[in-house]
Amino acid sequence: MLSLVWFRRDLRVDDHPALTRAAAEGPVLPVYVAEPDLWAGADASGRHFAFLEESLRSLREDLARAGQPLILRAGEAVEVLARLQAKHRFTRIVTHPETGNALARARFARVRDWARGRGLDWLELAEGQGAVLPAPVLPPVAEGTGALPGMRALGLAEDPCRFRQPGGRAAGLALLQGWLEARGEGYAPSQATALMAERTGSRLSPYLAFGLVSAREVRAAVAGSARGRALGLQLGRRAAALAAVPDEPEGLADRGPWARGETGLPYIDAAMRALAAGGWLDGPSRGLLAAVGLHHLGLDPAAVGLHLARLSTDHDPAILWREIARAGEGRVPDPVALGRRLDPEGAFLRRWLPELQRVPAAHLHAPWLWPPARRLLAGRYPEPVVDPANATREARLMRARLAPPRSRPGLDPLIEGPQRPARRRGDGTQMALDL
Ligand SMILES: Cc1cc2nc3c(=O)[nH]c(=O)nc-3n(C[C@H](O)[C@H](O)[C@H](O)COP(=O)(O)OP(=O)(O)OC[C@H]3O[C@@H](n4cnc5c(N)ncnc54)[C@H](O)[C@@H]3O)c2cc1C
Repeated sequence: MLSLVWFRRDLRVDDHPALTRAAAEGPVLPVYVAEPDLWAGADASGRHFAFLEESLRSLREDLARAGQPLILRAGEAVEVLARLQAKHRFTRIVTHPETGNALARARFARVRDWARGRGLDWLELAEGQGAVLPAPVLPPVAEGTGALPGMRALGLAEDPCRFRQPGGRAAGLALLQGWLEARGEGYAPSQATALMAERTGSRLSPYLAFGLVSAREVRAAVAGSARGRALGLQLGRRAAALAAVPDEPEGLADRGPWARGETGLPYIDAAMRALAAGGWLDGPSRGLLAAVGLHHLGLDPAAVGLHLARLSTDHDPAILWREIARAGEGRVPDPVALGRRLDPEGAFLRRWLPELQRVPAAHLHAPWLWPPARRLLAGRYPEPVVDPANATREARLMRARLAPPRSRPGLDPLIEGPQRPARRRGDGTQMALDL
């Protein structure tokens, strides 16, 4: 039986249940479709495309080694698959379940309806339990391989990301190996500082998000170690998110001071600039960015989520929108106190905010309290867009009014931070340095 295996965010040949199942029963057309409609989505960005391009190159090589190279096509998925079906008369489509954004899920449903309407077998196979599956052997099928359209043709803007993680399965496997052998020593994702998380985190998120490695492969590789158990918990959170993809709010990505890393709140700006430059950030820093955007600056969830989505190489709608909802409903952090916890030495701030070079360590997280700041930072680093203590207090009061007392999450003394007298909220302009 000739099957078409439709690849999307499962870009590997090892431990790929759909490919293994299809290959066990006959030749396979392995197809990836670049879909302009999806790349026009508000959460798509050039860094996602660059990572994808590198990853498809590696998938193409791995499939060619297995016997049948990847078939790349561009266009609307139903039309592309219908053309291939008219030519090859395949009788079955085998694919991974869809956990992408609303556009992806809607087009997945259209393809499934079309396939069933044509009388084709439709099989969705997720990563299962049990042993990791080896790459199957694929008999060749006569079909041109095709090419990926360029970024511009898909309407994507240039998206420089100097420290982006490289795409491709080999890079993911090398990270996993390095983490197991040395890097993962001291792995503690919820307690790590920003710099520790950068070093000791698995850094596997984009490879998992694009399916270059499977969670099962990762679990199998780390089994038996204490750090493996801790990583397994994170993978459990991922599985829970993928099992219930939330609806996403509609709107536009933010372009204001929060998005530009110019709020005048040093940890928030450093975290945003780090994400922009590298496409990656640890979980607590992402959570803080989201919480400040939502609570302190009053941005809407779509604006916050879409901006983070575009900057994150590992953008995964199932995880992102769940975390945005958590940030909106959870405790309101004090950005200065939590920033200090995440970067006690100020090394992360110094790396991303060279403007603050002359600010002494004791004042780095709140430079507006440093008397010479107004003179030395004027025109170099912005004044805070809100008084953080005041905005935190107001946001907490608002949360208390909105959430019934029993279900309201308790305030974390670690992140509550010192309170200061209330000040008048600004009119949208940035606040004076001598707050
Ligand atoms: C606002 C916000 C947005 C986020 N957006 C994304 C996103 O688009 N894509 C993404 O992969 N992660 C996202 N996360 C979760 C987390 O920040 C990243 O997974 C983590 O920073 C990736 O680094 P790592 O691979 O070293 O993680 P590790 O700590 O090594 O964890 C291993 C893997 O577990 C999964 N994981 C970790 N944390 C979570 C979590 N909270 N929920 C579900 N799965 C998790 C990821 O696949 C990660 O690669 C977001 C978190 C927040 C607070």
